[in-house]
Amino acid sequence: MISNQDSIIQVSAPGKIILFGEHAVVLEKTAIASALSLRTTVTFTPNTNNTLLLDFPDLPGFGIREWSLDEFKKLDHFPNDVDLLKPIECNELFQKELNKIIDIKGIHTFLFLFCALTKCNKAYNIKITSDLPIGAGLGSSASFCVSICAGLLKAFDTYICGGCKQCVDNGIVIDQQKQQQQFCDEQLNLINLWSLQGEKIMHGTPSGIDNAVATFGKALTFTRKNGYKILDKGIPPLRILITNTKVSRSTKTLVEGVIQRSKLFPTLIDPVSNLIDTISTQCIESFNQYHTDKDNDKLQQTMDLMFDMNQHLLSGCYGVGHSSIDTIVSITKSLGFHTKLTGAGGGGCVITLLKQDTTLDQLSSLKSTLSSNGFESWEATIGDPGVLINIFPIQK
Ligand SMILES: Nc1ncnc2c1ncn2[C@@H]1O[C@H](COP(=O)(O)OP(=O)(O)O)[C@@H](O)[C@H]1O
Ligand SMILES: C[C@@](O)(CCOP(=O)(O)O)CC(=O)O
Ligand SMILES: [Mg+2]
Repeated sequence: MISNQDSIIQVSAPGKIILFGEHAVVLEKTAIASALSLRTTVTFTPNTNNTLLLDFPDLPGFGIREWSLDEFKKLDHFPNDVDLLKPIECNELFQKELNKIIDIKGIHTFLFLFCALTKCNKAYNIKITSDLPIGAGLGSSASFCVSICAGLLKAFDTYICGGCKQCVDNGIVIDQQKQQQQFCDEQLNLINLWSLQGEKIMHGTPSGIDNAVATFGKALTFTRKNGYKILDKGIPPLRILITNTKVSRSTKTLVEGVIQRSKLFPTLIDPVSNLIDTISTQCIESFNQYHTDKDNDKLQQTMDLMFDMNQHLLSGCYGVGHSSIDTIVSITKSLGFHTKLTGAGGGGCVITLLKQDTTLDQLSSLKSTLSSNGFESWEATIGDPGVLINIFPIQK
C-alpha cells in the first residue's frame, strides 16, 4: 500500500452563507447556515528539500514563500508535545515567535496547524486556491482551516476512529468522476475541532458555525452550547442571490465591536440578540411547516419579513452595516426583493431572497441594476457536501 506520506493529497471544503443569526451566534444564540458550492482547495505535494513551500495565490501580496522546516523546529515554544486527537489552542508565545517570521494572521493560522499536526516531520509544497471571495462573509477562513486540518491529519494517518474503512480505504465516493471521498463522523468531529483552533487565531472569538458548516456541509443550525445540528430534510428550495459589495472588512474587528456593545449595553443589546434567536428558531419552524404543507407563498412571506428584520437588527442595533449594503437593500427592495448581510457584515457579501417564480428576465434586470452600481452578483447553489478528499500517487 502506498503511504499517504508519499502521495499527493487534495482536500476541498465549502464556503457558507448564514441565513440568520450571525454575530448573535457568538453571543450564544441560534444561527442557521448552509454550505455553498464555492470551495477552497488545498493540495499537499511532498518535497525532498526539507522545506515548507507555500503557494497562496489568493492571498494578496503573498505569492510563493519557502522556509526550511528547521526554522520552525528551533522555536522555543514549538508545539512538540501536542496530542493530535486532543485539539488545543495556539500558545500565545508561539504565535509571537511566528509573528517574527511573518506578520500575517492567516499564515500564523496555517503555521500553527502545520507545526502542531505534523511536528514539521514531513516536507511539503502546499498550494491553496479558492472559488470564494476572501474576507467577504462567505467563510473563506473556515474552509481554509478545515481543508488544511483534514489534509494534514490524513497525511499522518491520524484517525480518531482508529482508522475505519471509510477513512482509510476507499471511503464513500461522493463524486464518481472526481473520486472525492468523505471521512466518517468521528473524524469529521476531530477536523472540526482542530479547525476551530485555527479560526481562533484569525478571529479571536469564533462561534464555530463556519468551521462546522465547512466540515459537515449541507445546512445546519448551531449554538455554541449545543453545537451543530444538520437539517435532516435540508433547506426548502429557496433561491438566493449573493452580491459582493467589494468593500473589505475585518471579521475580527466587527465581532469584537458587537461583543463590546453587548457588554457595555446589555439591557439594550440582549433583547436584540433574543429577537434574532427567535428569528432563527422561527425559520426552523417555517422550514418544518414547509416540509409538511409545501406552501411556498407562506414560506416566502415569512422569510421576506425575517430577512428585513434580521438585516435591520444587524445594521441598526449591532452596528455592522455599511452604506454599500444599504444601497443594495434599497435597489433590491425597489424591484420587490428582500436582502440581508451575511457573515460579519461591514461590507462583504449580502444575500437576496429571490422568488420561486422569478423569471430569467427579472433576474437579469436585477443583476444588471446591481452591476451598474458596481456590485457583482450570482445565484447561489447551497446545501453542498462538507470536506472532501482525493489521494493521487506521485507520478515518477
Ligand atoms: N485561499 C486562501 N488563501 C490564503 N488565505 C486565505 C484563503 N482563504 C482565507 N484565507 C485567510 O482568511 C482570511 C479571511 O477570513 P475572514 O476575515 O474571516 O473572512 P471570510 O471568512 O468571511 O472570508 C484572509 O485574510 C486569509 O488570512
Ligand atoms: C460574524 C460571525 O457570526 C460569522 C463570521 O463569518 P465570516 O468570517 O465573515 O464569513 C462570527 C462567528 O460566528 O464566528
Ligand atoms: Mg471567516
